[in-house]
Amino acid sequence: MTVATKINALMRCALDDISLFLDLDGTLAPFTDTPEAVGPDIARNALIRNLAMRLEGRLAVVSGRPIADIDRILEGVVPAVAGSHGLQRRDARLDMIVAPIHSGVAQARQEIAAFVRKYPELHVEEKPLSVALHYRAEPTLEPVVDIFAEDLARRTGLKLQRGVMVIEFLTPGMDKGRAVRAFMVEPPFAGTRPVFVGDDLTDEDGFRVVRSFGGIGVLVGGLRETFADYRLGNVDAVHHWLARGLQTECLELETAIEPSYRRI
Ligand SMILES: O=P(O)(O)OC[C@H]1O[C@H](O[C@H]2O[C@H](CO)[C@@H](O)[C@H](O)[C@H]2O)[C@H](O)[C@@H](O)[C@@H]1O
Repeated sequence: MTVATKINALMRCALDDISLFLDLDGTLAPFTDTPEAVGPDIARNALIRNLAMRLEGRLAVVSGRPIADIDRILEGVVPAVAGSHGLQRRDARLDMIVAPIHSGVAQARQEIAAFVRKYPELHVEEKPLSVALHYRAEPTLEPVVDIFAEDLARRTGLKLQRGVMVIEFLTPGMDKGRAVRAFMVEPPFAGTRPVFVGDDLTDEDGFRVVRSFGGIGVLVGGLRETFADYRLGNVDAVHHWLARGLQTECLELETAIEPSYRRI
């Protein structure tokens, strides 16, 4: 890369001008064998707390996990949180906005329980507004899970959300992009430039929406077709980048997504 290209690709965001939206699993926390194995981390949580304070509340965690679980892992250091892919949202004033549960979730819970009796390697994660079926312990089950999931989602009217070695049956109506949009029209986020950092397919909705507010998406992990503009290699790189940003008052990135991978 020539010096000129590098300068063109450089992103610099002064902390005074931005809002930060952070995904949790695969972005702030490395993957573990089961959802329950992810727990609090003193250094990470101190960093997030300090960043949220420096940004005067313009930091939100946007996750597929329920809010109670996000609070468990982050020890409640972030007031503004969207959980369950946006179906639950706690705004910066600590008001809760929760979608009504879809009637199909009860049926999905029952049928998934029966399915898992046939495939005990699968792990069920019960959430207030959805149910997730994890196949990390036996990835070869993906095609079987996929067929079961398509059929169950069609019959129940639930939204299917694919993630990293997981497939989730969700109350329809929300996604991470809509959650970001809801934050961005409220104080203290309104009028700022949003930066969304995430690794998963569900984070693409966030990347798209921050663009519509003049913001920037940062993909974590390997290169893929994406609505993000920049990339960080892994969770450690995210922590390092955020810590440096806090220290220097400026989030800076050089690794722009190659044009052929950028979705418009
Ligand atoms: O939106 P996120 O914060 O990225 O949450 C997405 C899902 O993350 C969790 O599952 C993933 O992480 C687990 C723990 O490392 C891992 O075992 C699993 O294979 C991953 O899919 C969480 O359990 C889900 O509820 C979230 O939707």
